[in-house]
Parts: sequence; C-alpha cells; structure tokens
Amino acid sequence: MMNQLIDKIKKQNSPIVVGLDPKLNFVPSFIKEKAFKAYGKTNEGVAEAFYQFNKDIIDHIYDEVPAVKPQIAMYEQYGIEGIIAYQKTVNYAKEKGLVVIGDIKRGDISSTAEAYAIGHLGQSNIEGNKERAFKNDFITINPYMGYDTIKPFLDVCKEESKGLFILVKTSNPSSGDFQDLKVGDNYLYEQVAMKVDEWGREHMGQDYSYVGAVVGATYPEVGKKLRKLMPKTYFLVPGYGAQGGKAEDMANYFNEDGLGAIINSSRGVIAAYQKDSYQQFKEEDFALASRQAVLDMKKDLSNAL
Ligand SMILES: O=C(O)c1cc(=O)[nH]c(=O)n1[C@@H]1O[C@H](COP(=O)(O)O)[C@@H](O)[C@H]1O
Repeated sequence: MMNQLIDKIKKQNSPIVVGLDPKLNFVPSFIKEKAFKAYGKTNEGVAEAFYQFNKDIIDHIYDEVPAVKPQIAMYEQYGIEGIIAYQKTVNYAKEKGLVVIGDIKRGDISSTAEAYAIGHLGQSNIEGNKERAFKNDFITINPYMGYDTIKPFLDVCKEESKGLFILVKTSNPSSGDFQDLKVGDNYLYEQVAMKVDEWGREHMGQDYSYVGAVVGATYPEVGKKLRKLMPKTYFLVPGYGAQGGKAEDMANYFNEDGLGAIINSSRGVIAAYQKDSYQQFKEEDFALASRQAVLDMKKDLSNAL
C-alpha cells in the first residue's frame, strides 16, 4: 500500500492528505437542513449531514490529492450513527480511488491490539466467513505501550498489504511534556524514531517502509533531525495551516528524492469556504472552495520544496 500511495503522490505531484474531520459548524446550512428534516436534530441527522458534506468534498478533490484522513473522533462523538458515517466515508473515498488513512490512534495490550488491527485494517474470521469492517489502507497508532502492542498491527499489515503511521513527535503545544524528555543522551522522540526505523526495515515496500511515522509540522527542527534518523520511513505531517505549520519549513521533512512526507490539512481545506481568503465562494460552493484550498496548498508546497 505504501507503494501505491507513493505512486499516486508522484503521479499527481501532490504530497497532500486532506483530513476529513467534520464538525457541525463546518457543514453548510443547506446540507444540515436537509439532513435534520429527514432525521431530526439527532445523531443520525448529524451523521447524514457529515456524510453528504464529505461526499461533496471528496468529489471535488479526489483527482488532486492521493489520500484522505478521516479522524474517527469527529464521528464517534455521535455514537453508532457517527461511526456508520465514518465507515461510509471510508468506502466512498475508496470507490473514488483515494488512499485512506484512518486516524484512530489506537494502542493497547497485544490481544486488544489484535482486535483493533483486524477491525481497522484486516478481516475477522467468523467461523470461516471473512468480514471486513473498515476498509482503511493505513491507520495511526500510539506506541506508548511498546513493541508487543505494535506487533499485531505489523502482522495484519504484512498479511493485508496495509500500513501504519506511528506517533513519533506530535504537533500539539504540549507534545514535549513526555516526547521531549531526555532518555540517556537522546530525546524520547528520538528513541521512538529509532524503534520505528528498526521495525520499518523489516517491513519494506520498495524504497520506503509501510511503517510510517507521524511527525508534526509545528516543530521543523525536530522534523529535520527525524528525517535523518528514519531515512526509509514515510512521514505523515499534520499541523500545516490551521496549527501554524508553514510550507517553507516542510522541506525538512522530505528526502532528496523529493519523497518521504505527506502533509495533512483538515480544517484548512474542508472549512475553507468560511475563511476570509475564500470569500469569493458562496456556501453552496463550499466544495469548490475546498478544491481551491487544495490547489493553493499544492502551489504553496511546490514553491517551498
Ligand atoms: O495523527 C494525526 O493525524 C495527528 C497527529 C498530530 O501530531 N497532530 C494532529 O493534529 N493530528 C491530526 O491531524 C489533524 C489536524 O487537523 P487540522 O489542524 O485541522 O489541519 C487532526 O485530525 C488531528 O487529530
């Protein structure tokens, strides 16, 4: 799957992933009204609104970006109905040929990790009948609990040709609370990076491993260090745009082959029509504004790289 992702990035010249992180106040009123009329102001109503919102955005961006990253929390807060909207979104993105990174950030003891891995990347075996719950190509995971909690994900990835992005240095303001602690001569994020590099070398695609790393856009000096520590690791880089990450800092995250990183923007793309800089788009044209935001991001990155 990493090979497919890289092929798409090259073909579209677009190291970009759009985060499908819907919020009710991002959804245009004409979509909300229709959904609420059919299902009321209920979880089901929101789920329908989110799905229609995502679908329109996907239709307007799938030819310009290789991947989308639905953040499951946005859907989960609306219960089963929300999860169904997540699942439908993943399915629709797959139908449109997009690579899907399920942003689920799981991490638990190995028996539980196995269940997460099967549910989100693999197939369950129901007395001989194989069932797939979610069609993600990649998921995000949290490595805090150590190798035995990662292994079930690696096994399913190998079997199913899927991939992972493991949190190494996150974009949030407090990411240093633990990640920047010194462990011997290294920072904790460096220790984690060395492990991700080691695990990845046993799980190689062509030039890159299908065990990737999450490296936030908001700490470019760290990004530069981590690039050297994990040369074969693809980086998922969130934090561009809404969290302050700048295109000119993104060069640090790429290798000399021009590959090695995929930059995420969620709010900056899906809620573009609400920003002053996209005032020319009416609410009904929210998805066209998202497309324009992707094209602008593409230009911004290619000027800087
Ligand atoms: O794993 C992630 O995607 C992630 C890691 C990280 O360090 N920081 C981070 O913001 N994210 C996710 O990336 C997205 C960022 O959204 P925007 O700030 O709106 O572009 C959200 O879905 C976050 O959950």
